[in-house]
Amino acid sequence: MQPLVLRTVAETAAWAESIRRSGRRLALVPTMGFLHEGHLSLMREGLRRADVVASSIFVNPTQFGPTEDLSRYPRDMEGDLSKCGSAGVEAVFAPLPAEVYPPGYQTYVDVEQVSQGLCGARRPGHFRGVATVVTKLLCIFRPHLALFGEKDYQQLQVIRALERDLNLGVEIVGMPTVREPDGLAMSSRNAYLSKEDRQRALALSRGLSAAQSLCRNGTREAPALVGAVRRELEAAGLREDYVELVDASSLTPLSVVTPGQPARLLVAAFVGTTRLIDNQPIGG
Ligand SMILES: Nc1ncnc2c1ncn2[C@@H]1O[C@H](COP(=O)(O)OP(=O)(O)OP(=O)(O)O)[C@@H](O)[C@H]1O
Ligand SMILES: CC(C)(CO)[C@@H](O)C(=O)[O-]
Ligand code: BAL
Repeated sequence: MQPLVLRTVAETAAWAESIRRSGRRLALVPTMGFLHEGHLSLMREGLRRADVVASSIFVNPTQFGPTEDLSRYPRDMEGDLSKCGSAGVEAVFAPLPAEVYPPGYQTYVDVEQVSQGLCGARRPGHFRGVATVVTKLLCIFRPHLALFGEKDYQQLQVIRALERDLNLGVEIVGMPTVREPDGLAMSSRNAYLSKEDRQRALALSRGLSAAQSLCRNGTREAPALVGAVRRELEAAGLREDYVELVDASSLTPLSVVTPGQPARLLVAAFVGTTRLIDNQPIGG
């Protein structure tokens, strides 16, 4: 069944309120649309954990830098609505930017430490935009839980921090990265890739797997693990944005993987002009 399409904040808040008042648990899956199996896995898990799942489809302008791909971000509202329907999503909030940021809008959410490195350092203002829109979505829907993918690992930590710091009372659920059969992390931006670049993009997941194997065989120092990822990027001719070994929750850099301290290896790289990210837990 096609989901109910909500265009305004007022009707969305009223719809969500009616779900909560009926005693049903509400799950929210925020997205920017052009949906793939990664998004659908969040929706299906939402339905396992709650009675009703809602989603949002909104290409949020405040999280894009001035030279980034806001205007050409892939869109397919028709296709997305039918995928949402098949995944059991009951309602989709699909507002225009002016509904979310009306004239006079002036309030932003800045999550400090965990936004600083990695994508936060390479995309100034990005996490301020993400934190702001996610806070707004959580305030509009007031869901019992909200689901996000580990593919955007730093984003997930930013959202966990804002939920905790602002006492929003929403359970934040992180879900594993869904991959193509050859290992490429699913991402709406994969649609930008030519056939050759699609092959070259495999260097990200291949590099992370190489580092994981090294770690399993006893190599625990950051330079060696990071180096394993870099070698794959270089061999495929990709331009590194960053490769870093970090503590899995604070995201502070680590020089070594230590048993008992969960660590994560994160990579961002340009495949031609397309910037892709990926990450994996390491050691532990
Ligand atoms: N491969 C994936 N597996 C699991 N979750 C995912 C995956 N890709 C995206 N998500 C999650 O879906 C939610 C919406 O993400 P978004 O709409 O930005 O999709 P995306 O594919 O990450 O897009 P982009 O290519 O712009 O990064 C986020 O919580 C994101 O982490
Ligand atoms: C969480 C999010 C929907 C906020 O715009 C976006 O950053 C995304 O799709 O990952
Ligand atoms: N999935 C993260 C959204 C972004 O790159 O803007």
